[in-house]
Amino acid sequence: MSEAAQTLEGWYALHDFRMVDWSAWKRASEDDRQGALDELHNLLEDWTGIENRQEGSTAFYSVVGQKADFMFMHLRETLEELNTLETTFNKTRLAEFTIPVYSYVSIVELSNYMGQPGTDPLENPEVVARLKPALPKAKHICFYPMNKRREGNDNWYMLSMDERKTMMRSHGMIGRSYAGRVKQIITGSVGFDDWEWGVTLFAEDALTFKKLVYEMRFDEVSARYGDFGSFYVGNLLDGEKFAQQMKV
Ligand code: VOV
Repeated sequence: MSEAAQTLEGWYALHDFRMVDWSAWKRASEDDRQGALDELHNLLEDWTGIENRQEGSTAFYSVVGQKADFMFMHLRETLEELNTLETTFNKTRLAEFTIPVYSYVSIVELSNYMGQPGTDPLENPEVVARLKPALPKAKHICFYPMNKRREGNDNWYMLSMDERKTMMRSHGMIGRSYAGRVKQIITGSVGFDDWEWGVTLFAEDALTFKKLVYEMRFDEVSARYGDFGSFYVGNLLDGEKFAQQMKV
């Protein structure tokens, strides 16, 4: 049996994708629409409070294309908190005008492929900060789920620790060449959702997503062992931008 990588886990993650029921929204009265937006404003303020107290973090983005209209990415200490969060949103008036189209449940994860042997990663404040990150307010987000392949000769889980480490080092080097341009949050979802990882990228220039993901396709760990789900890409929202987007 190959040696399993050791993983460190941080906050639980819920990616929640919603579509707007535009006909219902347009049929609603101006008062109802304003009430729904005000209620969302209050929720956004609550979530900012949680972020300021470092008890979690929330990202709010539009989604371009027909897969969804907007998304939240929530990070919280427990799965219970995520559950409460999603039901709180579902009880709002705005939720009555939305259709849930996709969700993803995972947990912020770091693996020990790059770790220094003999050191306790949890003593390293940088590691701790990466496990419980304040999500960036970058202009753009890109989310997709992925697996490591388990097929015939291309079975990631049958490789030795050394082989995997070598490949992950190469992966890390490519990633690092994008330092300052892309922030990646890798969330593990084995046992939680339909894929093994969620990949969430943040960048000021959306084109950087294409460049990075394309370059990684040529790197062995992605070229040979990466299987990918649907991609979601979008733009930063806040209460005002959302109100603008919802104006009819
Ligand atoms: C900014 C880009 C960037 C950087 C710097 C980066 C670095 C690193 C390091 C150093 C490590 C290993 C240690 C750890 O930190 O866990 C990882 C780990 C991982 N990555 Fe990564 N990755 C990036 C970016 C990045 C992208 C774009 C993708 C998607 C792949 C693609 O082809 O579309 C990805 C995937 C992953 C995954 C699924 C894992 C876990 C694999 C496992 O088997 O456990 N990743 N990643």
